[in-house]
Amino acid sequence: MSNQREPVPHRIAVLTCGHMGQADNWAIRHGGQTGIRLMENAATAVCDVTLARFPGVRVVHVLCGPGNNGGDGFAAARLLKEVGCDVRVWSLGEPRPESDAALAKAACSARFRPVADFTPEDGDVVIDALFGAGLTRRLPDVAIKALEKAVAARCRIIAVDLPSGVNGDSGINLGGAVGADETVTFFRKKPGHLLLPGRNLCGAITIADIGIPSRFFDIEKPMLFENGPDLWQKTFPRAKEDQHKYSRGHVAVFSGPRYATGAARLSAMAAQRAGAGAVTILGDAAALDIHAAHVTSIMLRETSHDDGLDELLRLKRCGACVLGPGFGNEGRARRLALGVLGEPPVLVLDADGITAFSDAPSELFEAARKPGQSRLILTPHAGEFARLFPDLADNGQLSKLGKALKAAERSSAVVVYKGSDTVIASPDGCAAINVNGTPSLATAGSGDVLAGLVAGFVCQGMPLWEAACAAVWVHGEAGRAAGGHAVAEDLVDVLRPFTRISSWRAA
Ligand SMILES: NC(=O)C1=CN([C@@H]2O[C@H](COP(=O)(O)OP(=O)(O)OC[C@H]3O[C@@H](n4cnc5c(N)ncnc54)[C@H](O)[C@@H]3O)[C@@H](O)[C@H]2O)[C@@H](O)CC1
Ligand SMILES: [K+]
Repeated sequence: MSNQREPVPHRIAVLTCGHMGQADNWAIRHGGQTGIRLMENAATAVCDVTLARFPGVRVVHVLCGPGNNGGDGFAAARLLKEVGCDVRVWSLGEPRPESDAALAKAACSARFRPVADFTPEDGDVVIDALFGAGLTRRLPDVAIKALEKAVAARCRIIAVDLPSGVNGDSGINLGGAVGADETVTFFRKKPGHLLLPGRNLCGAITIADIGIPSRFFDIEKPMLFENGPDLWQKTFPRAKEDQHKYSRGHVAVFSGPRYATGAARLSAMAAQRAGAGAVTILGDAAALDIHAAHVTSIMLRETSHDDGLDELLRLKRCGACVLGPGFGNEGRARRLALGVLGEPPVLVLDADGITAFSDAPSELFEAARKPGQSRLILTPHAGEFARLFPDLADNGQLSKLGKALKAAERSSAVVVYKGSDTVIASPDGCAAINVNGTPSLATAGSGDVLAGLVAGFVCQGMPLWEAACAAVWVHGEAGRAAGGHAVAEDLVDVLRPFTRISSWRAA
């Protein structure tokens, strides 16, 4: 995490598999741990979850791979045997001699049978300890067949660290992963627990303390987080006694033309609900006539004589503006965006505003590249992301997280890479993965609401990345509250409780 940021509780940190390896090594070198002790602790957690989830379980199958994930499995098998379970261990390959996994295997008195012979019975409990953080390619066929047998027999599956086959850094199914009922992971979540499809394959996730001291984070500052109020509540806007409407913050939204005004209105209403004290829609006379028939407390300002930059700059204390929802005219969007980036208001560029730079994204990135804090927030969905960052979108080696981080670095913008697993990345290398999104957010106008929320939080003084993270989370909560078949107007209607700290603390 960068030094300028408010400290974040490290319990919501997410570790890449590489960082997790560093944490293991650090705990062994400096934290008074041994590898085998960490493994025993991991196995104890797996055993505890198994017994808690399936009290009275008799037959437990443990599928053990050749690495340390398998080592956790051997150690868990021993512990489950000690408490009287009928444990059947099916192994794939031999652990490296003298490794922790080899020690764990040696200490386990169960009979080891080849995983190819695995024969579960209906409803048995299976511990999947085939592969964890070390998997980088498709599962071996024999492992895939074993997991398929477990599914066919309707076994209850507990995955150790990750469902085997899921890449811990990207959440991608490398081939052969099946859904677990429970996943027990260690120390902190990995990106693969949060990114799709990994998240959906994990089932319920338990994070077990395996004895890695949390002072590890004094040395390795966390840069990656699961999104939620803990990440940004210190900078979340709070009502103050002496506020007036402009000191609370003023948002401007650029309107589309006469027959495309709704998107700007959704953004404007969301900015109000985020707590902006004043919101102005800027548009031509024909568009404003339509807005005037719909809005009451939102102000309207005509932009007849130029692109609208002059009118924007004349607005009192405008801290953020939204450009793109329903906007249309690409040439004007480009001119306006480049103009705004030379001025104080933060620019939230969405939808048509992003598409306007498809042919020359570097023009936008150059304009955004300034010393100090970023002044640009981009909110692309996958299609728009591919228009601005085609090479990143096509790069099969990069996870969604990796793509968002590289995009943020390149564009000097906070990038909100939307989807069911929205990633919010900052140019300084911090990123958050959001998990409270729901299918009900996949509706026309939902993105306009999100852009308005982002601007609404920014105009009240939240730092840009934190504002974007807060907006994505609030948007997700609203989606849940609005329920199935919600339309974007419903999202605006249910926003209010989630934009006040007192309400979401109680929730
Ligand atoms: N001291 C530690 O490092 C700890 C590790 N832990 C466990 O260790 C796991 C990571 O262990 P490893 O790094 O050994 O990784 P894995 O156990 O996931 O597997 C890696 C092994 O499998 C091989 N392999 C990878 N992909 C393969 C494929 N497709 N086909 C055949 N072989 C393949 C690798 O060459 C390596 O030998 C974690 O997921 C966690 O379960 C825990 O015990 C906590 C402590
Ligand atoms: K596993």
